[in-house]
Amino acid sequence: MGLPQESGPGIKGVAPARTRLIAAIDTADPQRARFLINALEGKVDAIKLGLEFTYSCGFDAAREIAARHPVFLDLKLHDIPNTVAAGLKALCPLKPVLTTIHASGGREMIARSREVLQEAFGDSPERPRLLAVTVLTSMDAAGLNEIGVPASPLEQVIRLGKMAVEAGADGLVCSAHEITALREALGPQVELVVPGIRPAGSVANDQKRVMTPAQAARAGASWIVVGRPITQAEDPARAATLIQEELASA
Ligand SMILES: O=c1ccn([C@@H]2O[C@H](COP(=O)(O)O)[C@@H](O)[C@H]2O)c(=O)[nH]1
Repeated sequence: MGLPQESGPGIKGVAPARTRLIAAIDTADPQRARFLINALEGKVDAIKLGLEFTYSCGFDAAREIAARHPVFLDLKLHDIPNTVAAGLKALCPLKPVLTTIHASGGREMIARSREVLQEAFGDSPERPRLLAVTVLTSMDAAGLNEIGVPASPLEQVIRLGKMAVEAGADGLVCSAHEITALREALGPQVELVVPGIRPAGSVANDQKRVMTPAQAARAGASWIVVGRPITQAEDPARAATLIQEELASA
């Protein structure tokens, strides 16, 4: 599961040769995580570790995985700038390929986050790419309005995305529905990491803004993130292979 030669924009500054697949290993059981990671060896481009795995299994377990595989550490930090910057500093030894903060934490929080990563890694290609989460893919317009945001998901993603990239984010987490508009606004270099992916015929679960792997690839996703359609499949390796095939033929 090594990083592909032609990594995407923001990592080596070249246009993405293809959309890469991240498997979200959302489990509290370290043995299940180990089984899934072994099964997916060579089938996916990176492993996503999020709140469930990290809070349940601990940082040492995350560190062990990050030492052997490209890891997207998705802890979605959201606090005052000083606290988020200190939290990110503590994560640096794990050297994740990608890591997340919430764009809604604001410009200063994002800028301080980028500074911390820059101080720790300089211009090294090992510097974790800082992603700002725009609007969660589980939210729709009604959900946004309920929390006092009188905008469509697309409008809010573009607003937060522009601000986050100006402030120093390398990329954004968004749904596939916003990729085209984000590429128009921000160009080809920004990393667009896209969850809410469902192969045709699979259930959406709690995701609201979904698209298929092929649709996300055609729209210009740098990476797609797929959890349950892989981890809850009878044969996770086969599910991942089918998604890679769909990406390759998109
Ligand atoms: O807006 C967001 C941000 C992050 N996620 C994460 O992606 C995976 C998706 O899992 P599925 O099982 O494929 O729904 C999950 O780990 C989320 O934390 C997201 O879905 N949406």
